[in-house]
Amino acid sequence: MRVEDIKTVAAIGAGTMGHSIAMEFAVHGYNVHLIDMSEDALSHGLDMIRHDAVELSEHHLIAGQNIDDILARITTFTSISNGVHDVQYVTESVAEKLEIKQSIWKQVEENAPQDAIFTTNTSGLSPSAIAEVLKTPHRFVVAHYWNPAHLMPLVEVVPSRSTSQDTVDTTVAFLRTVGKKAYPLKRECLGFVGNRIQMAVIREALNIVSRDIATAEDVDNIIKYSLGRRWSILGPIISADLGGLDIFESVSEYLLQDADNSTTPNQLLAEKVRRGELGNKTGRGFYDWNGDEGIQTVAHRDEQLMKFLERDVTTE
Ligand SMILES: NC(=O)C1=CN([C@@H]2O[C@H](COP(=O)(O)OP(=O)(O)OC[C@H]3O[C@@H](n4cnc5c(N)ncnc54)[C@H](O)[C@@H]3O)[C@@H](O)[C@H]2O)C=CC1
Ligand SMILES: O=C(O)[C@@H](O)C(=O)[C@H](O)[C@@H](O)CO
Repeated sequence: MRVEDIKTVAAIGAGTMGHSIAMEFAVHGYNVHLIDMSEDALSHGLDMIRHDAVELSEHHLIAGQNIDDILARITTFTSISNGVHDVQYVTESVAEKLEIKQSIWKQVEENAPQDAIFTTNTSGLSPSAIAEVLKTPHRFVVAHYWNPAHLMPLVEVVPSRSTSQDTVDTTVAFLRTVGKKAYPLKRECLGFVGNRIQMAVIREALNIVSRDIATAEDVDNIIKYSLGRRWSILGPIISADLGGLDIFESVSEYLLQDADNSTTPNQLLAEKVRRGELGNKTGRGFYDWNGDEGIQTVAHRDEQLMKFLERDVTTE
């Protein structure tokens, strides 16, 4: 499949990630088949797409585009077979469960064109494990976005043991045509790059809170005004080069012995999940999300992320 031959994209899953990914392709002029299990889920997905498209338009990030024209490029389906039969590229964002993804990809392969590219937005499952059910695994690859997908530029493209180089190259090139910062990994690993690092950071952050060294809010603000600020400009390894590798080695020699090296979820996290305190979506996690605090926090985050996108456009 060549990038120039891609005209219609299927987006399976119209939820948090899927609606956002579908919108991006529609904003860039592609026909999109949005697929989910029910009309209610699709209707909710379209509502989120319209909300996000208006937000992008108000920030001049989709200059000159009519919102209704964007929505008109999206056709909804509750049937995978109908939704994928005439597309050239499939993106999947359903539950992070191996068996569910395998079941869906079997249906996709039975109904999609022989040369369509298959991509999953899994957060960290093995693409080889998902593709075990496929007869044509050479065309299956991870394209892992970051939440919110339409405001976070990065997509990790991760091959399985069977993915062809042509599939990787076309996927990276295609994603870059719609403005994503798409980077291929050399080979698969659980969690890819971003989530391996994110989970290591979360493990240590919760270790610090568990040991009553600092509160969750102070940990968040300390990172926000230090590593978070610097890493939005230069990544961790280049920052080590600038800080001096001798210093990083000296600190590693004593600190790694004290850092958290647990291989199971932090107990604070596990206890909260057990109590149903899942964060903003249940009103309580490490923070209390009363009233419209969650909406205000997400709106502030998205406002700042759009400012980054505006800057990306002007500085590239
Ligand atoms: N939420 C996040 O921050 C991120 C999630 N991801 C990954 O993206 C995937 C989706 O995550 P979310 O969008 O957060 O989940 P979600 O729960 O918001 O959306 C999942 C959607 O898939 C639909 N779905 C489930 N089974 C289906 C089926 N058989 N056919 C059609 N539609 C089906 C559901 O109805 C729902 O609308 C997961 O693999 C997740 O790990 C990746 C990056 C970030
Ligand atoms: O954090 C993100 O945006 C993504 O990279 C994800 O895959 C999921 O949120 C994951 O980190 C949740 O564990």
